[in-house]
Amino acid sequence: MTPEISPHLNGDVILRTSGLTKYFGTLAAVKNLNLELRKGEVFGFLGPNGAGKSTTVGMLLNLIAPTAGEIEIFGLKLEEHRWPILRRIGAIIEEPAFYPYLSGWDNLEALSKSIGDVPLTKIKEVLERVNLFDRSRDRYQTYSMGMKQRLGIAAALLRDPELIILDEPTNGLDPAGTKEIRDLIPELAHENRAVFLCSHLLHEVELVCDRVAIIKKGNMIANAQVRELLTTGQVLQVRVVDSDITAASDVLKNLPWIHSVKSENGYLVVDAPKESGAQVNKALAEKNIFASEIVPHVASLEDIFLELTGGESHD
Ligand SMILES: Nc1ncnc2c1ncn2[C@@H]1O[C@H](COP(=O)(O)OP(=O)(O)OP(=O)(O)O)[C@@H](O)[C@H]1O
Repeated sequence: MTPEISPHLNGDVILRTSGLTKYFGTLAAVKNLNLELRKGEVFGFLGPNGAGKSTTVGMLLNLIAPTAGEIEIFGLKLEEHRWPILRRIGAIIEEPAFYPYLSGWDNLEALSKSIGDVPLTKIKEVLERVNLFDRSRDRYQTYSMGMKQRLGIAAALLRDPELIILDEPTNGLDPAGTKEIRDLIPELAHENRAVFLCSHLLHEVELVCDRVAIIKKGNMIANAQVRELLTTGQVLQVRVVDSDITAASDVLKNLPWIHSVKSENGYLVVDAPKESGAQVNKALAEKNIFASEIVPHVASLEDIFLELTGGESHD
């Protein structure tokens, strides 16, 4: 029997956690986590070592029992509808287990039989989807790390999941393999799914994700659109000709509403409200200094991450 969709399901929300908490003894691995993931979205989940990422994924997959809080997936409570929910999720949380002596195709066929109800046409479709069809008759043991990972994704796609959970999907891949997976992830999300991506690669999250949550010691310290996160803060970057840099810096430092000015890569990076570009321009022009560019400073996710986590390693 297909359980009814919860009346609380808000539009396209695929996954929601409320007050999700896990204690191991007295250690709070995850504290009061409120997440929301929508259809079509790639959601990045970032945090330094021991932040609570794996514990969270374990709870989402019903492998770890929460101490408190709730998980709702597809509008259903996980603790009440475990199997109907889990069969609609494709997860790769460790290296997938395949038979080394069987080909990629035969591995998927064996898996399809154990799932039941998967037509052979679906095997071809998912192998093509991950660009592995041409090598699908070769033995698994001859595959590169990237091909093994792609076969894992193909396996996860057999059931046509509406939510895909990937833990460090580009680990151990060469640059070409990494690029293939990175290109594939947003495509999977745009096919009416949501992707929950755990990664310690900030650049990867920046490239691939729409939204990101950052956790540290079990606490969520940021949860925002990647774009929004990268342009938060009150920083403008101002370009003037090299011979004017010192004079411009002096002018700006004397303005009471500017907190700091530093020179970086040929720009003056000015800690001032983003909307104050016109005033900055006017103050400089009054001293006969003409800026060729005044734009909001876009930080890298790495900068933001280090600022928020106090410089802790994210490996
Ligand atoms: N089964 C367990 N028993 C006791 N403590 C645990 C257990 N699993 C995890 N922890 C602790 O909970 C905290 C969160 O661990 P978790 O593995 O979720 O972090 P993580 O963000 O996935 O880290 P990493 O990036 O290193 O994998 C850590 O302090 C860890 O030591």
